Amino acid sequence: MTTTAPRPPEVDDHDAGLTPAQVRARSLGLLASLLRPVARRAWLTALVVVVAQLALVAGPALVAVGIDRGLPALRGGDAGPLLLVAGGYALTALVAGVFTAATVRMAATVSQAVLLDLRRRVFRHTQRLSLEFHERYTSGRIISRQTSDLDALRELLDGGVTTLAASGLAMVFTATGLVLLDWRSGLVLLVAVVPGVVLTRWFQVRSQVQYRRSRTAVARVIVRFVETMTGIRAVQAFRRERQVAQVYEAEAEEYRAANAEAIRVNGVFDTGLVLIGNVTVAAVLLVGGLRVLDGALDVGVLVAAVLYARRFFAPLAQIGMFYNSFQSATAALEKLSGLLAQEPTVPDPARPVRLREPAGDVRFAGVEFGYRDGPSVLPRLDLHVPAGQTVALVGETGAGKSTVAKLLARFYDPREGAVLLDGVDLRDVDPRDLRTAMVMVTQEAYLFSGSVAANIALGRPGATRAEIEAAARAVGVHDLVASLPDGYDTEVDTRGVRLSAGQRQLVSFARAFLADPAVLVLDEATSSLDIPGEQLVQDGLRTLLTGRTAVVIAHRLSTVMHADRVLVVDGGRVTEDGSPAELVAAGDRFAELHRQWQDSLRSA
Ligand SMILES: Nc1ncnc2c1ncn2[C@@H]1O[C@H](COP(=O)(O)OP(=O)(O)OP(=O)(O)O)[C@@H](O)[C@H]1O
Repeated sequence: MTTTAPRPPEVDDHDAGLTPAQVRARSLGLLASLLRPVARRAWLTALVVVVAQLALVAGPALVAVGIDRGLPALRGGDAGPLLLVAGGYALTALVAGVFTAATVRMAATVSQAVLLDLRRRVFRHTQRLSLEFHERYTSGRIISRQTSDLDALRELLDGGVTTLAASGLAMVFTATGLVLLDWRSGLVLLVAVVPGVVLTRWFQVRSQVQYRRSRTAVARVIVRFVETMTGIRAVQAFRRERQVAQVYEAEAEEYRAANAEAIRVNGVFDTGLVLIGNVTVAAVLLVGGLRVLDGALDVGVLVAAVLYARRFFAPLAQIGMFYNSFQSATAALEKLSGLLAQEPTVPDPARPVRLREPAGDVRFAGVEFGYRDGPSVLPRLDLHVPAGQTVALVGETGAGKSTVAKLLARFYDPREGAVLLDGVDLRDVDPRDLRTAMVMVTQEAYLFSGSVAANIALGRPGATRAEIEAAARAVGVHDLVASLPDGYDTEVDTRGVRLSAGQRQLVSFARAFLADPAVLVLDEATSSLDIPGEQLVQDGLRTLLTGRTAVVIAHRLSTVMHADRVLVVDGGRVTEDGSPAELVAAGDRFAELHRQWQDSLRSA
């Protein structure tokens, strides 16, 4: 649990070395690939937006015709033209209404399809990425990708894009309408555009600053929350609640302040726009009114000009409102495209070799390995484990035992040399065969929400209830499961039964037993006490290891003593290699460890 501030989330480390243009190109590429399947519907939506805006812009022009042509005709006793214009106005209003409603519906359909596609892609891709990525990318960041980033895109796609397009079109059409109707009034509008542009530019710059500040603040709040709650045991164990709460509150306060400032900037922008809009209306009215007096302008045209001028600035406020959505969606797209551009560091083989019936012969041939660009953790490892042998890895903390296990399970690939299964480089083994041939059981014995049976069946999807029970019996967990409220159907998530660490370990043994791999890699739980209550786990473990190649990171003396062979690892090298009895007799590091172990057991 750290209390230092996390890095600003704007810069994702996978963007390092890329120019902004490259990042943008990557985002646009993602957007294009998302829109491709819905391209027809998207174009249709665009067309509908254009028609709706054209219908809207026709209104004031029809008013002008009504006043200037319809009214005089009516005075002359002919109601026809006015009725025609009124009918036309009603029709355009109807078309505008129907098409605007259609826009909302169509945009929602397109955006939901795009989001579903993206959500799926992000999940599948993140899941496919190698362990190396997951050990580096914090859970808070992963959560942000699936929640706030997708939300930011949803907000924009669900209405923002069409509103932006509609607003832009409305301004262009309104200005065009005004110029066509009366270019002098158009000129007045053009003058008013200048302060409008200046104000909009000011708003863009200011709101961008505030927006970034607010995004950084909210990301900190989320990361802090996730980090604290993930590490809640440490927080409570060390009584850090008050301190962590203070840090959190300071970050939440910064988020509030950033939002308050953003709202203030928005307020200034909106007020400014209303002011400019009203002054423009007054100017158009004044200039036009004088010309009406001179007889140079028809009253109807003046009314239409005033209506156009009034309408012109309203869309700017909308654009301003969605500018932030647009920004956050752009940032979200950059981060999502960055995530999707990550390649698994453990790629699938180009020409996979099938290993349908693996024997379980394992070899490390001149393996050199370190994490990422870091120092060498395994300088050069040569090791042969014949099929069926149980090997216990022992050594001090940080010696490299887990690293050997992770290379064997192909969570990582060596920098040099190769790890071979039945003589085939793991990099070439068909992933389907590798996953059935090799199973890694980790210390944490993770159980997914669902029934006990489903958790065991993870080892072999499609296993029958009888097979699941047989596996549970084999590792000695059947009686325990049978005694649970709903037996094998007992839910093991937070709403259901909480299993103890040892019980979870047994369930994970049953899972591995059912999978029946040729090679088992096992990180034994760190408890080193061989107390009687652990006997069950010990027996289960022994059954699990029988009849297959097994590499165990051993923490219990009994496990080590039952192994066929013990490897003492020190600084990434194997310093002792032999049967437990041989190593005890040799009187080196293992013999020392063995003596300490026995002492601790005696005093326990
Ligand atoms: N994901 C990682 N990224 C970078 N370095 C790592 C990573 N995991 C382990 N290391 C480093 O590799 C070295 C060997 O670690 P490893 O986890 O293999 O040791 P170990 O023998 O299994 O220790 P323990 O018994 O404490 O689990 C250590 O120096 C550790 O700091």
